[in-house]
Amino acid sequence: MSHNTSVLSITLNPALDLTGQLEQLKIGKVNSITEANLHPAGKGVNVAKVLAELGAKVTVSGFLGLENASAFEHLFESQGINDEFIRVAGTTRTNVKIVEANGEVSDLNFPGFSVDAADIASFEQKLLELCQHHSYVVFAGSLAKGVSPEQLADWIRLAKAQGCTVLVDTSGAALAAAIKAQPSMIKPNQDELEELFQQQFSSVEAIKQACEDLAKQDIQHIVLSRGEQGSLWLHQQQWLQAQPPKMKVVSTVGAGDTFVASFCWGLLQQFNATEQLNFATAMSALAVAQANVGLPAAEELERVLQQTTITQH
Ligand SMILES: Nc1ncnc2c1ncn2[C@@H]1O[C@H](COP(=O)(O)OP(=O)(O)O)[C@@H](O)[C@H]1O
Ligand SMILES: O=P(O)(O)OC[C@H]1O[C@](O)(COP(=O)(O)O)[C@@H](O)[C@@H]1O
Repeated sequence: MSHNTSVLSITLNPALDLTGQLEQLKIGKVNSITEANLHPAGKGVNVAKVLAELGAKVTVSGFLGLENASAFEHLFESQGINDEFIRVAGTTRTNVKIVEANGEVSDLNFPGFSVDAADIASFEQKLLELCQHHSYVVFAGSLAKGVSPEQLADWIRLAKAQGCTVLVDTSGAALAAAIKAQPSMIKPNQDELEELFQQQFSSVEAIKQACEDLAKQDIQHIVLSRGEQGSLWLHQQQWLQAQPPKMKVVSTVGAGDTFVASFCWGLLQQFNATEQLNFATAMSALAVAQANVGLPAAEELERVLQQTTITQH
């Protein structure tokens, strides 16, 4: 089969997100949750869901625990997502998200299952096959225990060697290794950038300088996401800045994933740079106004697209 514009979204360490809402979290006390929700997630799964709802042809892969795969399988079936996850022994982790009435989120992200050499070999074989049928590959989220950062870098190189455009959203040692493999796009937030450079950035100028240093390593798109302050995007030595409107925050979980999915959609649709950043910003801003990731109503999207400002920086 020849290359097409379908997307392969890889989650090496997916999660069920257990989201609980309460008025205010009291650390070290008994906290009563008023509303709870459990749903299949993890960065690449969220990216896949948003892309599928936008209308992209999406395949998911990575590792999935055999013992609790059904919620994921149900999601993929209902969204028309092609499920190519490698099943591994054990359960997929559950991550806990505590959302307070003011929109503040506390994330408890757990380590997840371990994968062995046979799981890794099966995934690598699968990746090689899938890259031959997909133009875009997204690697998103943390690594399962047993997968080294260098392994991730090798898989990025493998996907690139098959002619795929590779987008990466990860952090820590995995991000540092991924950069060496020169993906097309990375999307650190400020904390992740500071961890990468092992230094604090006290000004936007310092952040931009760090991103410009990264761009010299031949990474086409560097997006620095900044929560409610939007983002800065470095592409072809030009900086664009996005500022979303003020949103009523329900939960910020999944905003980054929605940004990555929408940015990828912009590449697929060959939007111009301003359109692309506007779209990714409006979609991710709307993601914070809802509990889960997913497509907003068309009129809401139109309104936020118009309220988002894109400027040269
Ligand atoms: N409070 C918010 N209001 C409006 N948009 C937001 C808000 N939080 C996040 N976003 C949007 O989502 C994008 C990703 O959010 P961010 O928090 O930077 O990502 P991550 O969760 O990966 O750290 C931002 O660049 C912005 O477009
Ligand atoms: O793989 P990691 O880095 O542990 O992150 C997993 C968590 O990230 C999420 O995908 C949310 O990510 P964002 O808020 O950055 O979009 C959750 O669904 C999941 O629990």
